[in-house]
Amino acid sequence: RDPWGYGNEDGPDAWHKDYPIAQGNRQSPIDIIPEEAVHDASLSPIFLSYDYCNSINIYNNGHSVIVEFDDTDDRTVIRGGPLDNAYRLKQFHFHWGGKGNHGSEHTVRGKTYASELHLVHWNAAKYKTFGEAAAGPDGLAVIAIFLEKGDEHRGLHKITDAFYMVKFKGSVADFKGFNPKILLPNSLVYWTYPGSLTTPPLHESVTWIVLKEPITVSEKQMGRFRMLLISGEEEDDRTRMENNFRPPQPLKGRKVRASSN
Ligand SMILES: NS(=O)(=O)c1ccc(C(=O)NCC(F)(F)F)cc1
Ligand SMILES: [Zn+2]
Repeated sequence: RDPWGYGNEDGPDAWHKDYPIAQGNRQSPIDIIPEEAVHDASLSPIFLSYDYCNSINIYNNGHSVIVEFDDTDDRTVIRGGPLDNAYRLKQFHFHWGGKGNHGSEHTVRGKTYASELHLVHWNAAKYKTFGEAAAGPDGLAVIAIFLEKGDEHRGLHKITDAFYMVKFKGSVADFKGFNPKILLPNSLVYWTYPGSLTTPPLHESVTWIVLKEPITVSEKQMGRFRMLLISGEEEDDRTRMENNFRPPQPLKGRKVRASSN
């Protein structure tokens, strides 16, 4: 398959050529319009059991920077909300812009944020492997958290301080003992809707849980994201990793539900 990216030739508008599902009926991200979200009192709160969470490594795959977790048991799971069972944390990663306040994937009444954090979980109760879950209609649950430009976020320092180790595409480094609980905002009030991976292969396998309350990140911290490269160490070009976000996709009749607490 042709390599995909976020440039003019290989960007989101071209993905449908290799991944026709890009024009499917439950694609992500979307623009969330709070007034049109259905308030669903039956939506229970989201429970994150992240206490025994342990990260393994941090790596640069040329599209984003990813922190991976040990998902060999149910030590780090989310449950409740729109989910029928526990989903295991596999990895988290970010999407971000260049300078300014664009860079998020989901938008709220057209408002964009500087970045968006995705905590990716998979339905290990129903699927044997992450790869299988990623292709199943109820295989993944991703918690999206907006990063708004403002004061620095003390919990992000450990991550941005590790970026020098994974500057180049394909680089990986040990990154143990990081618990993403510290990246959560105060409130777990959320919107939820059925969607897809926001990067190829764009599988329509994601139950999205988008938290309403953003966390803040400083311009200095965002600058650290933009020192990451999409180029490999052996390549001549040094292309910065930035604007690695897909724009909002058509809702196609889907309902966005809002939690009450
Ligand atoms: N940006 S996102 O929607 O959270 C997102 C989350 C996970 C993946 C992913 O694991 N792709 C590899 C796979 F599963 F084999 F397809 C891609 C995108
Ligand atoms: Zn993502």
